[in-house]
Order: sequence, then structure tokens, then C-alpha cells
Amino acid sequence: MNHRYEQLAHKLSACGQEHLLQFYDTLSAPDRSRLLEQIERLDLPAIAGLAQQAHAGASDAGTITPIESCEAEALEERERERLTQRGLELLGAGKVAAFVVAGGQGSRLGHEGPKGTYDIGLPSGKTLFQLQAERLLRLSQSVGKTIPWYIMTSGDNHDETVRFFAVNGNFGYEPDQLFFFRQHSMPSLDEAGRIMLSAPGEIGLAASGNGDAFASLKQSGGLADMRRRGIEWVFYYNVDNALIRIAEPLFVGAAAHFGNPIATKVAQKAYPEEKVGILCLRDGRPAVVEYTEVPQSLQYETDDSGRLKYGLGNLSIHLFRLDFIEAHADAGLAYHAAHKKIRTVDERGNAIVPEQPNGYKFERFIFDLFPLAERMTVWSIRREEEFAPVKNKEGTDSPATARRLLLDQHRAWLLRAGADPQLLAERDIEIPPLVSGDGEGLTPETVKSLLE
Ligand SMILES: CC(=O)N[C@H]1[C@@H](OP(=O)(O)OP(=O)(O)OC[C@H]2O[C@@H](n3ccc(=O)[nH]c3=O)[C@H](O)[C@@H]2O)O[C@H](CO)[C@@H](O)[C@@H]1O
Repeated sequence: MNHRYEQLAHKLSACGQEHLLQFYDTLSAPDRSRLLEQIERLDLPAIAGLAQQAHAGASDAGTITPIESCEAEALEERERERLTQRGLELLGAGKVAAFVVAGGQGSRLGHEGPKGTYDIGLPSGKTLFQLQAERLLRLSQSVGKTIPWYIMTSGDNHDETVRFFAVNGNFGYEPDQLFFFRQHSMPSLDEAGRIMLSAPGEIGLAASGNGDAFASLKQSGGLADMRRRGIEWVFYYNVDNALIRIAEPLFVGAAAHFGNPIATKVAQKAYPEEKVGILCLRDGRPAVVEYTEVPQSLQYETDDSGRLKYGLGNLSIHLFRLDFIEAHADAGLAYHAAHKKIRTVDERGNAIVPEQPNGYKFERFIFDLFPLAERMTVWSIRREEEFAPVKNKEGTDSPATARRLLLDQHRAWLLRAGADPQLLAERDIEIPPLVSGDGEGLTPETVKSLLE
């Protein structure tokens, strides 16, 4: 056995992970060297504490209290215009970047490829990525400056994502305004805290959650790229929101006006069990309690007027100030453990496809950065205008619900622009983002041509 092997074997046995080499003798030379490489990249000290944490359940409980929000709808017209203007100026000066987290797997949706390549069944057949690209291009055209777009992928879907953009001509985006980068990954642990093998010569690695987004951005050189371009604000969003208003100027202007390190959009939860995190204060600092970890008492609690006391849903639409990201990219956030069915191998190296959860996956959540900001701008919006998550194959938060929301929005825009309601009564008209990104610019002529 070589020196490299000896060294790693020693390290592993010091932390109870020596089983990772149990099939080493049976492996081919390339498999051996790949496995050793995987082991070298493990952060063993960090992993050591995780097993205990998984058994202890949800991390940091703290004292939860409601947080105040600003109602975007309640703004006076003059104020709205002033803030919008400020946002447009920042966008036009190239100080805002778009940042999509697209490393997730879309397993609930049952879609094999990257989630952004999903077609939600609109008349145009546009995928989520194409809708986003066109909205960004429209906004770029209107401010006279292309908004740089950072796209976080995972080891599993990186190549496919980049290829998808390439074969589609980047949807018209200039290549030097696109920045693809891979997120980090994490091994899974079995019930005894042992790192799980996915095959005799391979450690199973899974995407480590969107909370590693800025650390991965930094490691890829993306953060330095932002600084070089003079970016001041980073607009963060989920790949699966079909109604996302990327870098909406009013929101950008409001974030800049208040000047807090983070601004976030929230909307009232549709029902108490809705699968969205809850924005609140934890020990007096901004925080999100994720829907998978929220105590029942909090979920159903109402105030004097009968409204949910913790009803501000996290839409995963945030603006981060670049200096805040730079200061905290490597914050080393705590991991959240999820008990899952994880494919692995038995003592003899045979594949196991478990029917019950048999181990833990670990993810960091981006909103765990919130408590590091003393104050946040909490911007409350109307959900039907900008939140249509595509999570499940059918039922709630599905392609069908997202499609309905988008087409209803476009109908409302057309009616507002003077379209004849009778012509719209039995038809769905989809407005290409390059014609109108946000309901703006619909002249009688464009309305007429859309209805033809
Ligand atoms: C942890 C988190 O963000 N939770 C939020 C997420 O929940 P939700 O459970 O929907 O989170 P998902 O697992 O879908 O991930 C959200 C986004 O992060 C991306 N992703 C996820 C894991 C990963 O390792 N890498 C990666 O890039 C996904 O591609 C997706 O774009 O969106 C909801 C709104 O729709 C919010 O109310 C939840 O509070």
C-alpha cells in the first residue's frame, strides 16, 4: 500500500470512518485513486460533529417573535416612483446582479434534468430558464445595461445546464454576462454517524443546500468577478418560481433606500401548512424558521384580529449587499439534517435501495445568513403577482397552478391595457417577456397584435 493510502487510512480510523476503505483491495486502479481523492476532499472535523447534531433535531430554537414588514401596496404613488427610479438608476449603472440557485434536484417534481430546463406547459413551451433569460433581457434593454447573471448549479447538473444554455444560443444572453458555477456537496451519514458509500469505491455526495451559495460563488471566482464589475446588490432567487420578477426596480430602490445588508420579499401564507419558511425574529434578529422545522404552536398561532401571527412566508426572493456577502461568504453556517432514504451498499458491497429512511443528508440554508444582519428590509408583496413555485408534479405548487397564475396575470395586464374582455373570455394569451416583462409597454397596437 502506498504512502497516500496509509496516511488517509490513519486519518479515517482516528475519526471512526475507516470503513470507507473496506473495499479498497477489490477496486481497479482508477477507482482506487478516485476514492482516495474523494476522501482527501472530505472535511472530516466538520463531519464529526454532524451525527450528534442530526440526532438532536432542529438546531437553534431561540425565542421567536414576529417581525415588522413594509407593505409595498401601501406606498404613495410619489414614493413608489421615487424608489423605482432609484432602482432603475442602480440597474442602469450596472450595480445589480441576478443570482439564481439552480443546484437542487427537483425530485418532488419528478423531472430528470435540471429544474430550469422544465417546461411548465405554457402555450409558448418556454422553460423556466428561458422565461428568466427573457425577463432579464427585457429589463436590461430598458435600463440600457445587461444585467450579469450568476447561475449556481450542482455537480450533478452542471454540464447539462451549461449545455442547455449553449444549444439554445444562451437565449440571447451575451456569454460574458453569464457566470455558471458549481455548488459544494456533502456526504450523507448513516444512523451511526458513518459516512455512506454509494458504491464500493465511491462516497455518495449530495448537494449541500443553497446556504453554501456564496461560499461556492467565492471559491469559483464569481465573487471577485462581481467586485470587478462594480456590483453593489445581488438579487437572489429560486430557479422554480415561474412568476419571478428578477431585480424588480422598485425592490432594488427600496433596498438601497433603507440600506440594510439584506432585503427580502415576503407574502402572507396562503394557509398555515403551506410549505414556505416563516420570516420572524429569533432572539431579536431577523431569521427564517423553515417549514420542515416549524413547531405546531407557531404554525397556527393567531393574533387578536385572527390573522396568523407568523404569516409572513419566505419566497426566497432576496437582495444582498455585496459587502455583506463578502464579509460572510465563509460564515460556516450550521447544517440542517434530513432523515432520508439513501442508496448505499451492504457489508459485502451489494447495493441497498432502502424502503425506510436509513441516514441523514445535510444542507445549509441561505436564510441562516439573516441573523448576521442586524436589520433587514422586509418587503411585503402580493403573492399572485410574483410567486408561483413549481415543486410538485400535481396539485398545489405544480406546473398547472404556476401556469394558471402566469396566464391570469397576463390576462390582467391585457385588460388593464384596454383589451376587450370578450376577446379574452375563453382564451389564454401569453405575453412574451420581451414584449412586456412586467405589464409595462402594452400599447393598443401590441395588444391588438397579441390578440390576433
Ligand atoms: C432552504 C430553503 O431555501 N427553503 C425555502 C425554499 O424551500 P424548498 O423546500 O422549496 O427548497 P428547494 O429544495 O426547492 O430549494 C430552493 C432553491 O434552492 C436550490 N437549491 C437547493 C438545494 C441545493 O443544494 N442547491 C440549490 O441550488 C433549488 O434549486 C431551488 O431553486 O423555497 C421556499 C419558497 O419556494 C421557501 O419558503 C423556503 O423557506
